[in-house]
Amino acid sequence: MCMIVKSILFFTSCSQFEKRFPRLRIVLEHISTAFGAEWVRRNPSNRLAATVTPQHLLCNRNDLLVGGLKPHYYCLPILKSERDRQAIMDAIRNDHQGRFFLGSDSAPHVRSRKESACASAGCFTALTTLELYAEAFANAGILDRLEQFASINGAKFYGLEPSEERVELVQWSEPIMQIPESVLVQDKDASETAQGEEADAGAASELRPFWAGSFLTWSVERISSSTMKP
Ligand SMILES: O=C1C[C@@H](C(=O)O)NC(=O)N1
Repeated sequence: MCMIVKSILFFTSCSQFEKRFPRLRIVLEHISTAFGAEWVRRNPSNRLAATVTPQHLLCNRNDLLVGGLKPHYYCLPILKSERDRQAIMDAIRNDHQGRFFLGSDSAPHVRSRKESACASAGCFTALTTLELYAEAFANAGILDRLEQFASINGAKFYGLEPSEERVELVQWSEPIMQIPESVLVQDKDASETAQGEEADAGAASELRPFWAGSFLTWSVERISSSTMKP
């Protein structure tokens, strides 16, 4: 079945689950469509929520497809139209019930598996997750929504207290950081197949971060516990 049709039909199953398990909390991980955003927004129950990744807030399918196929923009659910991206942004803008929250889905597939005849799905966003969300929220003029989205809504939905830790995000007038073209990591699979010296040292593989080469105007400046004196 076509994967796009399948992702729409999924909502029928979701309805059935909701009816069958009336106390079950359901999170739609990484929504990518206007339909998904609307589904969550209009749901009469407060047991349904959704997470959104930075790539689905920053990009649309043109980033993946125009001018050549770019495997580092390939993730699942696949990036959708600009209309979908904007509808998700609007849902977050108007989210007064705390139904949308952060879910980065950072997927550290090594470069050789991304730049391949059968590329692995996923974007490696973990190096700059908060900065990416800050760029997306600032571009959309909804920075006032970022704290709820990143730190409050998810905890509340799961019946937890928000974290005691604080992060301070700073916006600079000039770009403050360029996302590196690649980083080296220990690759367990490569280590297992490597021989001799390379195996002893643990084989290193390259990861290409999402948005590599782009400049960020946001930085995480401080991480502290609220009980610590500034
Ligand atoms: O849901 C997922 C899983 C992830 C991964 O590879 O870990 N990659 C994706 O693109 N989506």
